[in-house]
Amino acid sequence: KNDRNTKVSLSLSELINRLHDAFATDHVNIDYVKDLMASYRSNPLEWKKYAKFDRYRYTRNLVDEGNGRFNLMVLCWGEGHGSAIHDHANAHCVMKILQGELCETRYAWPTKCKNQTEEPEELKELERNTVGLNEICYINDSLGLHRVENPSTVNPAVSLHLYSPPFSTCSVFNKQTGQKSTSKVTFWSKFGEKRNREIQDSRCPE
Ligand SMILES: O=C(O)CCSS
Ligand SMILES: [Fe+2]
Repeated sequence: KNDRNTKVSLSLSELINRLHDAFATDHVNIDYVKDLMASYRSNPLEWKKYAKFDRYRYTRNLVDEGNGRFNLMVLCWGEGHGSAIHDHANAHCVMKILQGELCETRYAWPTKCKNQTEEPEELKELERNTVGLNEICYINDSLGLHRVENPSTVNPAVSLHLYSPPFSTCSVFNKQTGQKSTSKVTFWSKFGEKRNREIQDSRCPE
């Protein structure tokens, strides 16, 4: 009998299976999804095939399309890389740290939806927190906007993001003026595929 109260640690594929089950019906229990994401213990051997870095900006690497009900992706943040201030397109967002740490700064929505004519108004910073290894952060539009950054100048960071419902565009905001613009979100890679550049690199002699 194993009397230690050891929490079963899920493999990445088991996590994905349980996420599919959690989204099998129209009503999702987001607290349960957050618990699932929190319970996965990061194992680089399981996710390194998705972890592709770009020198200049963070990458988004699709892992699973969740039967169309969620997108699961691995984001790779080089030293000092950060996102724009953005919303989450009326979706749930659960972010989990797989390696390193990320700093999240939350902002209030602009009071009025800014367009060219109205006077600029700086976004109000609400809070800032650091999310560490295996920790999760949850946001949706009712909680505000945020920017996520890798604060380290020497260590990369990797995070696992679940968005539901999936979205292909979101809004990005100018911090000083509150001006909103639409941003298409793209994937650096899908399902761990190698991009032809990588294949060339792997072919070229050391
Ligand atoms: O999906 C993105 O590009 C935003 C990462 S912070 S939730
Ligand atoms: Fe975000």
